[in-house]
Amino acid sequence: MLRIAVPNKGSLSDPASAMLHEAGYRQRKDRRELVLADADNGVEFFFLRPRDIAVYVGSGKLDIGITGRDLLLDSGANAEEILRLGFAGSTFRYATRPGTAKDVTEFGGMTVATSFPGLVGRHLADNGVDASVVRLDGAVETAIQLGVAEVIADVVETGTTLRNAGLEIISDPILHSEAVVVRRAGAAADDPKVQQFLRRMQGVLVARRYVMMDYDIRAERLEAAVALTPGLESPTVSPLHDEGWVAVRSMVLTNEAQRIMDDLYELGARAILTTGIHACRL
Ligand SMILES: Nc1ncnc2c1ncn2[C@@H]1O[C@H](COP(=O)(O)OP(=O)(O)OP(=O)(O)O)[C@@H](O)[C@H]1O
Ligand SMILES: O=P(O)(O)OC[C@H]1O[C@H](OP(=O)(O)OP(=O)(O)O)[C@H](O)[C@@H]1O
Ligand SMILES: [Mg+2]
Repeated sequence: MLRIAVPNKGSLSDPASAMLHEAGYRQRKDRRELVLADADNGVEFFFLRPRDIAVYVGSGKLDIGITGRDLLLDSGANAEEILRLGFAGSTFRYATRPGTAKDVTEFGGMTVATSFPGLVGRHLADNGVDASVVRLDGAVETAIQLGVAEVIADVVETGTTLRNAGLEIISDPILHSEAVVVRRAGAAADDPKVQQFLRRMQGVLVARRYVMMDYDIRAERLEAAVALTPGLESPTVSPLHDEGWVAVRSMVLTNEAQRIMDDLYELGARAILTTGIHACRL
């Protein structure tokens, strides 16, 4: 059985379970379940705190896990990222009250509050800054108001939380984070069970990003049409009963589909259809 760590709470939990479900795995019905065996698919899920996942995987007790890149790097665990999952995207940034500092290099002697002390300590050291780091569990924005710190370092998605706290972002992002699949650093890359899991997850990513497009076009316009819909490998072209016309089938990016349909129509294509992809293996 492949042993997989899945976030049990927070921003990563629901999208991770949704993605696993789309990939054909059983998911828990009750949020209090801690372990779930999916014998049909040869996997066992362990629902753990997101922060702990890299630690379990890094120690080799679990084979792979889903966590945030920021949590992975903060943990210092002996684990590495093997697949980006495209959800829970955020940046990790410093913020202060306006006028406190313009750049990380001006933080010397100040206190930085964060839930990610590993990440922040390393970043300050890399920049040669001698600042104290105080670890808080969450709601770190309030640390400045209460005088616990002059600077915070935290996850920023829309920036609303910082704006509401009257804080401004300082310096470039420390990190761009998203949900990732991790495994023990240096683990065998060719484990067939891991490979199969990754193919399933990649299948979900492709199914989410692409639609299938079908259309009919006069044969003499085929090359121009195919230039608009090159597909991932090469489009399928089939003859139609009506000589002089062909049918084309190709994958296109979902967020480009409407523009491509307009361009194909202008080119003379008709019966242009898009259909969702439910699952795929490339
Ligand atoms: N608002 C957000 N938008 C996108 N990703 C986020 C957001 N907040 C946290 N994350 C990501 O979620 C992961 C942290 O998960 P964790 O469950 O520890 O915190 P959380 O989602 O803030 O939940 P909570 O604070 O309620 O426990 C990190 O990878 C972080 O980048
Ligand atoms: O840029 P935004 O869109 O405002 O999102 C970022 C905020 O979301 C998370 O907080 P959460 O609500 O999880 O509270 P926490 O601080 O207790 O973790 C994160 O810690 C930031 O504070
Ligand atoms: Mg949070």
